[in-house]
Amino acid sequence: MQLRSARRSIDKVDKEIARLINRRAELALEVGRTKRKGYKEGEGAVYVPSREKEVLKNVISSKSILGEEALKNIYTEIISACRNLESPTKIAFLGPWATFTHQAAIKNFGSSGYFIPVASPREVLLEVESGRVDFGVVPVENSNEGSVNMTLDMLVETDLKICAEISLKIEQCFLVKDSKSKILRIYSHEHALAQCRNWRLRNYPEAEVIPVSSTAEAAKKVVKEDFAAAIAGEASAKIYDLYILHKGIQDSRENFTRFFVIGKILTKASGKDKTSLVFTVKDKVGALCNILGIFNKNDVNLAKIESRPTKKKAWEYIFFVDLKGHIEDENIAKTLESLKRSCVFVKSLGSYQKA
Ligand SMILES: C=C(O[C@@H]1C=C(C(=O)O)C=C[C@H]1O)C(=O)O
Repeated sequence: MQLRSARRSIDKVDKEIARLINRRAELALEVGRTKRKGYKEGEGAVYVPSREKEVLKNVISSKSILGEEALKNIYTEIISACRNLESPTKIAFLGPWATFTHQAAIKNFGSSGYFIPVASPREVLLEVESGRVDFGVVPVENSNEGSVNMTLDMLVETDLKICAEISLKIEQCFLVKDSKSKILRIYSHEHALAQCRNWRLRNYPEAEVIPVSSTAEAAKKVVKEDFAAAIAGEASAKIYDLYILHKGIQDSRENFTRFFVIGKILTKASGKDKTSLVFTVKDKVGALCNILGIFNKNDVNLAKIESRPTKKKAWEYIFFVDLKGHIEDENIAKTLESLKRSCVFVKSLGSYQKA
């Protein structure tokens, strides 16, 4: 095929795609109007994570030479624009711009909507609780460094629900203003500093290490200071116009962070769900063992268990568990009922489709 005629064919296909996207947007608007009529109890939310996952699955099932990832990216943006047409979604995230949480938020919601950077996971959840935003995105756990304690504590304190889980591969970079300058100080979030500890000790053993509230905040510091470097993502280099001196400096190749989308809606079962619960047990011999027996008896698969101090009484702990299944599944619902009888305190943090 000649170049000219191939390009003409592309022009024709593009017009057809734009026409179909417009048709899709009209249908989304119609869905939006139905939702506003309060279709059925609990079905009025604009953002429906389970439906969006279903749409993506449907699209990916049609084979494309572009590959799954590219198709997913394109479609995430189409869904994002359609959702925004129904009603613009307000999303708070651990900022500033270009944090890994910001990237996770875009991976989940696409780039349409209002993204509002705030200074801590605590503030993200408070924004959602107050209704100033519809959803919040917070980091919850890194595959090498473990949990983000402030997120876990806030999930216990508020009555908000986990609506979706996002997993992001984390690649840390060493960002500087001037590639020739010596480095006296290294800024980053404590998790990022820990992920690159060995690399830093090998390469900059003398530099002072300064923890700050996020990787992007570290990048902002470097813009203003001389002899400083930040450990942050590539996105921070782009936004704050810094030079990437080294890339992929995390000590472990396998470096993933899980994030939660937090809101006030309950997510429907998809068949591939997880449920997060918190509970405290009575202070007596075999109490935890008894609780674990409840999971076992109901055939519930425990994906994770972790404890945190209750902060109410010394040496008293609250347990966080992730279960495989949805709160509406019979065995999970039964488990929750039994836990209520045996625990001092128990609460569901939400069911969501596995990332
Ligand atoms: C159109 C809808 O609203 C939103 C947009 C969706 C889409 O564009 O496919 C899917 C789910 C919702 O988050 C819907 O609920 O079906």
